[in-house]
Amino acid sequence: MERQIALEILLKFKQDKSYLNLTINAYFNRYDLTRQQKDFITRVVYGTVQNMLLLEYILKPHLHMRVKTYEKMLLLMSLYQHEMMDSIPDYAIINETVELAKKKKGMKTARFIHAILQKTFQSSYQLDDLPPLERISIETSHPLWLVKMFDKQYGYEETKRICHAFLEVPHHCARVNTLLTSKEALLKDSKWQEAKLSPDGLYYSGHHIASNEAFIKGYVTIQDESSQLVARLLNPQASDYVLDMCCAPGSKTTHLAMLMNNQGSIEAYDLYAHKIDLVQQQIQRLKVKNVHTHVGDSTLLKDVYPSESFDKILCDAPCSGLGVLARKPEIKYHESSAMDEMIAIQEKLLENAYFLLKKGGNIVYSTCTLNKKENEKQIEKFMTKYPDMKKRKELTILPYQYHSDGFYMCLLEKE
Ligand SMILES: C[S@@+](CC[C@H](N)C(=O)[O-])C[C@H]1O[C@@H](n2cnc3c(N)ncnc32)[C@H](O)[C@@H]1O
Repeated sequence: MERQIALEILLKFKQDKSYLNLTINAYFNRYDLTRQQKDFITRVVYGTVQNMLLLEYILKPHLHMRVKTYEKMLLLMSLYQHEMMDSIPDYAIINETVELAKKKKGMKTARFIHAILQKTFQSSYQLDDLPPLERISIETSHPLWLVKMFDKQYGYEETKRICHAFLEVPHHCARVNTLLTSKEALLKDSKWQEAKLSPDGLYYSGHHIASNEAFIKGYVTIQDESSQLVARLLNPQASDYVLDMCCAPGSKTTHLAMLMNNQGSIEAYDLYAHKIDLVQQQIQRLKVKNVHTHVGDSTLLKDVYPSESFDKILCDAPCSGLGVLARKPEIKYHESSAMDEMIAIQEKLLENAYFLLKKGGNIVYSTCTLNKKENEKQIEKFMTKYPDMKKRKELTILPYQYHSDGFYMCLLEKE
């Protein structure tokens, strides 16, 4: 049952380029599964996607013909279990996989799958002869264009560290909601430990933060540590009028509200109504009271508010997401061409932010990507266009530094 579901999710990922967490949740809601089955499915799906290029590389010498997506994904998924899940004996992987193939595709396919798996499991592979960047690409399963881009922007050693870090499991991290409790109170439960990077962060050593009582009561919210630095960088005050241009699902909006102690006022925008619903859910759970949410396009806000309306503006822009590949490995297989579209949107958002910011006010521009064209270069362009915008602080967090998401953030001030 669990292998069948894992395979269906992988096929959906391959066909629709869908987000893994959404597809997994949809399947978990549809079937009555035990915790153990859910964990197995999650591990196999994420592991297979995370390591897909390496698995394809291992499989390639044993596949002498083109195979359909069904067979390919079934082979890759089984190979993942063989390579990276020591607790499952090979005979169990082969038996279960062959049964699955027999049920769905018949004896011929089952025999084919059996033969390929046996050959592959018995042979070894090596990466030593690959040129350096290709080696990183295969070893860490990042497309070569991406490895080349990181190499150009960060250099070889840093690229190696970044790509390897994306294979590791990041901290389960939450942010305390000081509107309802304190970090000290939460730390009395040994499942919570103080985070290293964010002053509001807590690591969780239990299984699922969302099923912990502290989450249900609104005492914490799930938020990566790097992302928790963004609202603090903007440093909103209780008397401020704040604009949050891209707010869903609301992690930073609710953090801003918390830092303002539910005072002042925040106008929070997102392009999509269904995403604003998520922000509303967070607002209610965390008992936030100073946020007005709006469905709207923040590249057009110049026409909504008079110039110089806001004291502080957060522009947590849509981006290529190339800092969060440990949590969302599917992103690394997206087309690189989508990045250019993002860059144009980011530019428009910043222009609107400039227009709406009071003199002496601050903008924080942030992204969860490590692509410098969306980060440092974007800000350089912005400052060239608007020379009264001064950079006060700029920070890039790389994923290997704190086992957190890769993030960029920049604090700017209008003179
Ligand atoms: C990086 S996410 C924001 C994350 C959010 N700040 C948080 O901390 O939870 C970027 C968001 O921008 C939204 N977005 C994209 N284009 C937009 C636009 N033109 N105007 C407003 N929101 C937009 C997306 O729907 C997405 O929810």
